[in-house]
Amino acid sequence: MADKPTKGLADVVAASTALSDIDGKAGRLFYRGYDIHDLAGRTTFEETAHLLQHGKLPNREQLAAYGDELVRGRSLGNLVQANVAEIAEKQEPMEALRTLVSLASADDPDKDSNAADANLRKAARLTAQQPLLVARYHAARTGTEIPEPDPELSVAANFLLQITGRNPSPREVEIFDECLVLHADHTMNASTFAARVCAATLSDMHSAVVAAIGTLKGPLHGGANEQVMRTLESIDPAGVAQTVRDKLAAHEKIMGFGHRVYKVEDPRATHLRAMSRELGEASGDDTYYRMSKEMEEVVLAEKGLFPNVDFFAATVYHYLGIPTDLFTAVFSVSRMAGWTAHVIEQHADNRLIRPDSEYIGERDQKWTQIDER
Ligand SMILES: CC(=O)SCCNC(=O)CCNC(=O)[C@H](O)C(C)(C)COP(=O)(O)OP(=O)(O)OC[C@H]1O[C@@H](n2cnc3c(N)ncnc32)[C@H](O)[C@@H]1OP(=O)(O)O
Ligand SMILES: O=C([O-])CC(=O)C(=O)O
Repeated sequence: MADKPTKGLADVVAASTALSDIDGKAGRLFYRGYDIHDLAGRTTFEETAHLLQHGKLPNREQLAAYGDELVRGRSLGNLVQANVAEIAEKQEPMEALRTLVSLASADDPDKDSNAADANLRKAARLTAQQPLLVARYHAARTGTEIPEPDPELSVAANFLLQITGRNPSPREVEIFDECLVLHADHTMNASTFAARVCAATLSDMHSAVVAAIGTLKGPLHGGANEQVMRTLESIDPAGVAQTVRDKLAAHEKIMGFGHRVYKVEDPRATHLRAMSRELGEASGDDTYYRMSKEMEEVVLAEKGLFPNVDFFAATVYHYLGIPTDLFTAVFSVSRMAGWTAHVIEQHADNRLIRPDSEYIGERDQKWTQIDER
C-alpha cells in the first residue's frame, strides 16, 4: 500500500537541477550559483538565458553568437502567420500562446530531435519567438501592424517597442530587461515541473513548453500578476486597508502574496518594489504603487504573508504601458529561458517521472448489468 501523499507535493524533492536554487528561509535565489542580487540590473536577459541554457555566463564572443541566434530566431512560421488572426479573435492571451507555440513547432527544423544540439537550437528559437508571438497576437487583436523586430535592439527593447508602439526610454528598457532576468527560472515551480514531466516521457521541447504555458496560466501561479492589477483597479484608493481586511475575513486569497518556498521577503520583490516606485513617481501618478505598499503592510500585519514576484511586477508592467491581460504572457517570455533549460537538463539525464498515488476510493465493488444499476 502506498504512503500518505504530501498535499501539493510540498517539500518533496522531485528532481535534481543545476539551474537554480532557493533558500526560502533566508529569501535567497541563485541561478547556476550566481546570487539574483548580483545578476539583477547588471546582467541582460540574453546573458541570463545563455547562462541557463548553456551553463555559463557568456563572454563577448559567445554573447554575440547567442544574440545572432536570437535575432535569426525572430521569425514566425507559416502556420502561425496563417492562423494568428482567428486565434486572436477567439482566445485569451495565454490560451493563444499555448496554441501558437504548438503551431510554431510545425515549422521548427529540429522538431523531431531531442539531441543536445537540437535542443539548444530550439531553446534559442523558442526564447526568440515568444516575445514575437505575444506582440503578433496583440497586433492581430488590435488590428495594428507591429514594427519589424530591430536586430540592433535587445529582447526587452524590441518587446516594449512592439507592444506599446513607441520607442521606450533607455531606463524603461533597463527596467524591463531586469524584470525578464528576475522571472527567468525558479527551481521546481509548477510550470517547470509540468515541462519536466512532459520531457521525461521523451516527448519534445515544444510539447513540454506547451504544458508549461498551460500551467503558468493559472491564478495560483503566473496568472496572479494579472489578478493583482485587477484587484488594484477595483479598489477605492482610500479604502485599501479595509478592503484587504474584508477579503481576508471572507477567506479570500489576496493575489500576489504568499509563496510555497519563501517564508520571508522574495528577493525578486525587493527589486520589483523599487522599480514600481521609480516608474510610479516618474509617471506623475504613483497611486497604484502607494496602494500596493499599503496592501503589503496590511497583508503582512494581518496574515504574516510577503509579496511574491507577481505582486510588484503588476504595477511595473502597468507603468511600462503593457496591457493588463498580457502580464502573464510577459512572464512566459522570460520563463521560456528556464523551461527550455530544464528540458535540456531533463533529456540529458532522463528517467520517466511517474510518482505513486494513494487510493481513497471504494473497494470490493460488485459488477452489475447496466439495467440493474
Ligand atoms: C510565480 C508564482 O507562482 S508566485 C505565486 C503566485 N500566486 C499567488 O499570488 C496567489 C496567491 N497565493 C497563494 O494562493 C498561495 O500563497 C500559493 C499558491 C502561492 C502557495 O500556496 P501553498 O504553499 O499551497 O499555501 P496555501 O494555499 O496552502 O496557504 C497556506 C495558508 O496561508 C493562506 N494564504 C496563502 N496565500 C494567501 C494569500 N495570498 N492570501 C490570503 N491567504 C493566503 C491560506 O489561506 C492558508 O491559510 P490556512 O492555513 O488558514 O488555511
Ligand atoms: O516557485 C514557485 O512556486 C512559483 C514561481 O514560479 C516563482 O515564484 O517564480
